Amino acid sequence: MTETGSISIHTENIFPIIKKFLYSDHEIFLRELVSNAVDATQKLQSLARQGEFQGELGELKVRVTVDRDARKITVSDHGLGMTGEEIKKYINQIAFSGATEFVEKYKEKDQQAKDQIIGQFGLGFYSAFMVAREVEIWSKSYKEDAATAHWTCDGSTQFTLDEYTEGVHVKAERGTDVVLHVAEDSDEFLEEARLRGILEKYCRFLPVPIEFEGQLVNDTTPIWTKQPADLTDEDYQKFYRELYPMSMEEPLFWIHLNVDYPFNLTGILYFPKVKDELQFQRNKIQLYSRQVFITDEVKDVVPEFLMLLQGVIDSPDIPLNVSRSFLQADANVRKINTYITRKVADKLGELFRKDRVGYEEKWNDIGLFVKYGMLSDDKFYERAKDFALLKSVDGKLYTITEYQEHVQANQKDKTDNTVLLYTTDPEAQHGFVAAAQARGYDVLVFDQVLDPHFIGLLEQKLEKTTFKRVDSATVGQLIEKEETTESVLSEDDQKKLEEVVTAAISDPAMHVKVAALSPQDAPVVITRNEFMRRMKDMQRTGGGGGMQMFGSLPDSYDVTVNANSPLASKMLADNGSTVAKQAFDLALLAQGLLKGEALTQFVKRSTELL
Ligand SMILES: Nc1ncnc2c1ncn2[C@@H]1O[C@H](COP(=O)(O)OP(=O)(O)OP(=O)(O)O)[C@@H](O)[C@H]1O
Repeated sequence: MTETGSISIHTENIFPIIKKFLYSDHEIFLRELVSNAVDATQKLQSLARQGEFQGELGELKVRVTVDRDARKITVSDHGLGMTGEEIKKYINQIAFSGATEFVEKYKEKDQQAKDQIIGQFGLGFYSAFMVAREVEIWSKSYKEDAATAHWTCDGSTQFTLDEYTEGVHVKAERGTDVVLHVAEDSDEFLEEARLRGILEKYCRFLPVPIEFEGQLVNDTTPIWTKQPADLTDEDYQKFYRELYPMSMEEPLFWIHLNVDYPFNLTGILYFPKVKDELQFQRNKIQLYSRQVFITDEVKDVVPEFLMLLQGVIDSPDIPLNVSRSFLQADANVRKINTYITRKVADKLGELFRKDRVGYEEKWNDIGLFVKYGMLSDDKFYERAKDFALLKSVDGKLYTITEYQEHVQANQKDKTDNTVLLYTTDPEAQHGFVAAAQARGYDVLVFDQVLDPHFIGLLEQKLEKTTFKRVDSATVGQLIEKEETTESVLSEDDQKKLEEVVTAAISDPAMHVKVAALSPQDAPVVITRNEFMRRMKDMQRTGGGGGMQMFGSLPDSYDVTVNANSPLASKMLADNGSTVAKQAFDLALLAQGLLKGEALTQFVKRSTELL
């Protein structure tokens, strides 16, 4: 006896709409069907645990097979099965009413609203129609004396349902076979390699064995589902290699996430060795929901600064059909985000406290995460400020507080501000670094892309503290003190000296002034004002629009002529050119600014002088 009927939905042609718009990725049909088969298997297992099912469980495998010639894909499980009544209820009503509701809502809305709607609907079973022209279900419930139910549908609103208690159509075993008759436009899904690829992507860690063409494709107990106490370092490293077989490096360390209240989340996050930005792009964090792979676009779930991490996150509280706008609005997702940030901070803090030496060795690789985190998340800043490290040119690492104490005695200016000196390039700025060190100052190295922003952040957060690049002023003026050095030159001579040097240089970008430095200091020093340099740098790297005015200014430099240098009187006596030019070129050389013809002239002049 065949029952035919109309699926109670009021929309014509939902099929084409869903096929076109629901998922841009048609391949997920297989994920949906295999997940349903896994669910059916697990439901039976729990019925057995509760004593409601007392029969033989048998081998609980999900089998996927493809028959290219017959254009069929079959997903079979040995789970709890469905009676005819249940098919009507769960497939006709639930699966299809979900689809109808989806289409109704979908029709009226603009694209943004559409994205949101897609996120809310798990159309599971219905997604089979994205690749099949017809779908059959053969099912036999675990319930005693259940008939074999056979349902067919071609994606229209018509279905047929038969039940067999005898004859060739009786299913030998409990469970469900879903048979897809693959549509003409979906030939790719008849390729064995294509299907295997899809299974490996989405089903690799499903909790029930999945067999494809006779071969097992999954690991049913990936390590994130286990207790950290039961795992060794080797287990974590092995899993890392399993996730990223192409990665050359071992991870630096990892965090095992495990929480069940107020949301459910497990996972393992690895801190990779930082090689280059491209590497991060490849080895992304993978998002799972009950061991089903969902996506590796984890934006919004993971704080942006932690996108550089690798590993897996598994949470049933993250909706399966991830859509961006939906994720952003989801309260669980926000909580997860906060939780991950906290766990990462805890882990770093623990590494720092328990093994300072090991932590310092890793700093080069983790510094980027930490600084990025401090910049982008205030709560993370509060936690990380105790284990963020500053590197001195001599290679020593200090926490912020340690460093402030370290330079306390020498580096306070006359207004009681602590001035922290830094170099962005210890090689190129060597002369300035050496001069600062000779004064008893310490110099930090800030040579990473993020560092200019990090400096800005620290200046905001730390009281009475400013940063100055070593070449932003002459060493005597880097940290302004009460004491002043007397000039040995008279005021008239100082004025004359300024004129002589200005004339010798004849470059409007160079602002010459005479100052009384120590006799041991260089005769001429070229510096770039800290504020102007920062503004121009920001403008160059595309910073705020307001910086435009600074960007359009020509580069300008301060040229300080040392009135107390023995060469000052020579410049005066010489009345100009040679000595002044030579001293100026030496200063340019120290700043790495002497190039081209000026350099040739300098070499020639130097040879003559010798
Ligand atoms: N292989 C199967 N064995 C037993 N029941 C099944 C099977 N496949 C589907 N079902 C039943 O049909 C229902 C509808 O399936 P569908 O995939 O559309 O939605 P869902 O699984 O409830 O939700 P999701 O959108 O998360 O997949 C299921 O809840 C389940 O009761």
